[in-house]
Amino acid sequence: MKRGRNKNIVPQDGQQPDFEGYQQNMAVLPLRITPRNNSPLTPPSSPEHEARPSKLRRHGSKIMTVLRSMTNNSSHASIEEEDIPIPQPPVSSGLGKKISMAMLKGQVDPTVVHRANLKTNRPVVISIDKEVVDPAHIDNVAGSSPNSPSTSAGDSMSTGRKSSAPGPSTGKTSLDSKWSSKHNIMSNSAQSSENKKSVGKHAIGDSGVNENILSSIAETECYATETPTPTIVTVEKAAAAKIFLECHYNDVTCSLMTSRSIRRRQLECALYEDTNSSEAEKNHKRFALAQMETDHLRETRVMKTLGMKALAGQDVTASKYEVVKVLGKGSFGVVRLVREKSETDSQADQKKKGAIYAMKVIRKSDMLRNSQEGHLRAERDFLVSAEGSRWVVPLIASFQDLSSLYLVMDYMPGGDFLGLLIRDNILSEPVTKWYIAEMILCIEEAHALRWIHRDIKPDNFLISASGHLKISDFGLAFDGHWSHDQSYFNNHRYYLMTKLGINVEGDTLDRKEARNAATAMKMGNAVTNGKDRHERNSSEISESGGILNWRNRNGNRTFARSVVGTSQYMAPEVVRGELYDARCDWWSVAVILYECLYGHTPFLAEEGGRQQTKMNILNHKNTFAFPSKPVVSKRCHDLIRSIIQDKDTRMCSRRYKLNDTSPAAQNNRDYAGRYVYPHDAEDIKGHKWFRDIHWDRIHMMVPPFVPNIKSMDDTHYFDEEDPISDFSDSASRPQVTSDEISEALKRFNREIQILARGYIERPHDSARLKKVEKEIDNFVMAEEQKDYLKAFVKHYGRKEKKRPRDKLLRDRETAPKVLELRKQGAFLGYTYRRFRGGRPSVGRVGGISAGNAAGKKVWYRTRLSIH
Ligand SMILES: Nc1ncnc2c1ncn2[C@@H]1O[C@H](COP(=O)(O)OP(=O)(O)OP(=O)(O)O)[C@@H](O)[C@H]1O
Repeated sequence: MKRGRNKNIVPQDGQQPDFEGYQQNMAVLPLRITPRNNSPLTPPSSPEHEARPSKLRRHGSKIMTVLRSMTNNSSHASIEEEDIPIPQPPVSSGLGKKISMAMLKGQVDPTVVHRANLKTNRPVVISIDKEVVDPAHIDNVAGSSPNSPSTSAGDSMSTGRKSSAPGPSTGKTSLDSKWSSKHNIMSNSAQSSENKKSVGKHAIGDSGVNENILSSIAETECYATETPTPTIVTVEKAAAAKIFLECHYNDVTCSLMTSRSIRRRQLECALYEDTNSSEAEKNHKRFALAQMETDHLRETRVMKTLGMKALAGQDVTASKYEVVKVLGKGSFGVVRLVREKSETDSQADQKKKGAIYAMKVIRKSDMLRNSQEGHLRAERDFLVSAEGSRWVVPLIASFQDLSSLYLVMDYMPGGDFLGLLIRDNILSEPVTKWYIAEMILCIEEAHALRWIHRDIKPDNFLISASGHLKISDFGLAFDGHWSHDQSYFNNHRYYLMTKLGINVEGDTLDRKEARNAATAMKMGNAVTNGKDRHERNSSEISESGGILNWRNRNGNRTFARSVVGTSQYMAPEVVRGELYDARCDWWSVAVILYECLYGHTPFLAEEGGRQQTKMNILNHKNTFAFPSKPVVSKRCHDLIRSIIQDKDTRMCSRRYKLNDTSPAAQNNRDYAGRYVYPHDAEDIKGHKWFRDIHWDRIHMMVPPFVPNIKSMDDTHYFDEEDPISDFSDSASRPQVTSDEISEALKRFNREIQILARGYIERPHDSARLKKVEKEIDNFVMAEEQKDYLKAFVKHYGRKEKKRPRDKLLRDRETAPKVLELRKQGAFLGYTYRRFRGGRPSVGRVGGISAGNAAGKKVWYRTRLSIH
């Protein structure tokens, strides 16, 4: 069978509960978005928090600004309309002040935010009048990261002043300690109104003088007097705010180290072992890293600010990239080759000018209709957490505008591995071994980060300029975290709807089904599945010590069960829809290994389509066989056979088997170890077939195929027979005229012309298209004419839009507004910028040699989810 690009990804099920009938099933729990005391916004009282009071307080005030930005923009009912009291910033015991003072003494030029006299009454964020809320601050807040700009009191990395970062910048978000002299404070007070506005956020100095600058405004001015009726707008905005806050706080309180801390620690390790440099040189290196960190924070802050502008409809960040070519297309949108445009004429930027990247553009509307928020967040989060990895396609930046999400990645000019297979048809055993070894390292890397890829296939391994493989496309990747589970997002919305008594009927089919008691019950159960994991249970929450602790315990008990992936490469347990784990990725590797050697996959059905392929997989004990040609070594056969097994007997980590049988493991509440183990390829890597593979050096060796690249933007490995159209082209494609259609059909007789026009009149889905193609096959005409007619239907016909998975997006009245609001609010915190300083693990920190010890540490073992 001819090998081709297979796009038959089975849509996710199982994890996409529909929410019909939800209202009837939900328990009515009190809505308290921002209670004054004991608020979810108040930092949880874990010991970790107590140790970092000033940082958490800062987040608290930022979050209030986000909430205000969401409510102030609304022309409808909103969070404020709920008459929800806005919390005071948490009162500190004074520990924050002590820490700040200690930091001040120990450092030359720290960035420390002081709170004077914390126990006394002082102006709070809520006393700032609406007018003075600066959009720039809102942006900074909305996109604020745990590594937030130099306001990190405990981090001396932020002491690098006088940033050399070129390009646009937001206003200073921190005030130098040297400004805290009386003189400066006085002159400060006379500065621009923008600075005055930020004073509410940054009470500086330890004398309390600055607080006098703030005149309190009575709280009553902030509240509406009437109680407006809550609408779906209220629900959407409040849910977006809650989701943002929970994800943000989860990152803030996440015990894993931030990548910034890891970079610093790594430098310190390198410097410790560096016996050649003097103390002054070492300090210089420290200072240089601090400087780069400052630049990085500034750059990130600018991106976040622009991101908020983009959500307001301005095409800001995406327009900085010039499209060179469309590289690939998927169900999500397109991948484009782009060139970064120069922003300024400064020398530093001139150097960067023309950098080439691959930009994945994901259309929000399609993804939202298809309830893919969880997957999209997961993909971005995985790429962020894999920062610094050798085997994962590096993410440069992620951002969004109103219509799309963007992932800017390093360009892999060698194309994808499928392209190589199409060109060569079959590979020799040694060449196959090389690539399979690299694939194993790629997957091992993902598993080490506790993710299952779930869509391992040749298309998802890209070939870098040096010829090494990197794994890509984490659109279906799974880590079981609650923030990547679609039912988490839906639960927030439907919970609020129930609370507010808002009922949405959906489309005609929904209304019909609602009259059918059995269906309503079924849908109710589907909702309960997600509800169990995500709905707040007040008593359990208080026992767990806060919503995030509770979510991390309760919500993480999500298992991989969805039937996702590309059918030919799916493991039997995935096809069956059973609970599965990371062993499914190893099955797919064995399928690719077979495919490289024999030129086709082992279970692909010539007839019967995807269903038959799946049947062959389920029945693999009878259907699996090796062709007699080409001749392949016994060792290789043995390896493939050892992996093409049911998961219990599959060759991979023994630890999974232990997990399946051990009662202790069954009751294990730590989700992370249950479905993916790091280093789970140890058995496979140890197989005799791989005995001549140097696993720890393979990345330094020359691969069998090194792409022949003539320039940075050489795309000849992506050349397709038919140029791939950019989806934005088709979106803006003008209506086809009747004359054009007549011209296209003029070679046929009148009867066929009428039939062909009929075929393109109604939008088609894949089933209808197949039916039409069958009809055409029965026409009495030359094969070539039949092919032409089929191509005509595909080209001029319209694709039918899928029925949205969420009832709110099916209901004619709510759908437009809900879609608009989700485009604005569903992906808050998507922005990310990779640290430009380079990769410390290769012994250099931003161009500064960090000694020879740096390579020893793995510095990307951190989980940074959307923030
Ligand atoms: N960083 C990159 N460099 C070069 N090409 C890329 C890069 N990322 C993606 N591509 C190209 O774009 C194609 C589609 O990208 P991607 O795999 O991310 O989409 P997809 O989600 O797999 O689509 P689908 O799942 O529907 O196949 C890839 O097969 C590859 O050819």
